[in-house]
Amino acid sequence: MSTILEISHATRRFAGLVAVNDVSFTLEEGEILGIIGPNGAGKTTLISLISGTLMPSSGDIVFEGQSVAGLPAYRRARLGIGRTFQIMRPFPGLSVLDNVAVGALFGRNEGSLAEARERARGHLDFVGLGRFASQRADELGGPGRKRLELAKALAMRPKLLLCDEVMAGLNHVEIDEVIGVIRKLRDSGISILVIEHVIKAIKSLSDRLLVLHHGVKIADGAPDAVLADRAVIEAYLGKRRA
Ligand SMILES: Nc1ncnc2c1ncn2[C@@H]1O[C@H](COP(=O)(O)OP(=O)(O)OP(=O)(O)O)[C@@H](O)[C@H]1O
Repeated sequence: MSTILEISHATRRFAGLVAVNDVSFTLEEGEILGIIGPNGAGKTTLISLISGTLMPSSGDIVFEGQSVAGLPAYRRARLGIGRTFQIMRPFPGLSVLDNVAVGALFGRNEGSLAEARERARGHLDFVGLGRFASQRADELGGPGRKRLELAKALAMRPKLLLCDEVMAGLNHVEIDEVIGVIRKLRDSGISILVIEHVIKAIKSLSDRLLVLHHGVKIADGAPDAVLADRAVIEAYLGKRRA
């Protein structure tokens, strides 16, 4: 296995607040890394630093051996960094298929709209949305929108996929289905970083877990060991329950 992503001393400040504080870790090719932490721990900020929607105040982000810390998001997408968004905003009025086709025109793709649509159809089938292709995207329910977010990210043909709470608000059956989709993605060769609040789901999905608390990395290792760590229990569940 080789390292696809290396974060070195990444820090992001917002005025007086340090949302991500001197965080370092690596992600190996083909690995699923789960990131957990209480609300406001800095998880989404960290993903934004990697995808390029936010720039680090200091520190470096190296993707496939190249520093990307100073590149805008679209350049990182072209290199193969794809992400989903916690708040889903499908293009209103566009069909489910065309929402994904738009993604297929960006990222590491070339070609016509017709080709983009054809690829989009494949991605919709992959996430189980094939039969909704011609429906308006803003008419999809919550679980459908989560799958659409995944299909849109996939359409950019990422080598690294950053998933921001793609299981939030789903029931057990829907969570198992999304876990199945993410595992299939990994099996297709994509390295994956997942932020999730549903501990049971992220534990079974992740090869490794990293815990953030007040912007600081407090644990990084095998899921069972990390979840049994006293500092993690105190941070994540609150001292009273530790
Ligand atoms: N654009 C911004 N401007 C100012 N403060 C911000 C901004 N974005 C995030 N923050 C702050 O940075 C901290 C980390 O936020 P972030 O959204 O990364 O946490 P999170 O772990 O993803 O939380 P949640 O689990 O609630 O989504 C929070 O205190 C948040 O209020």
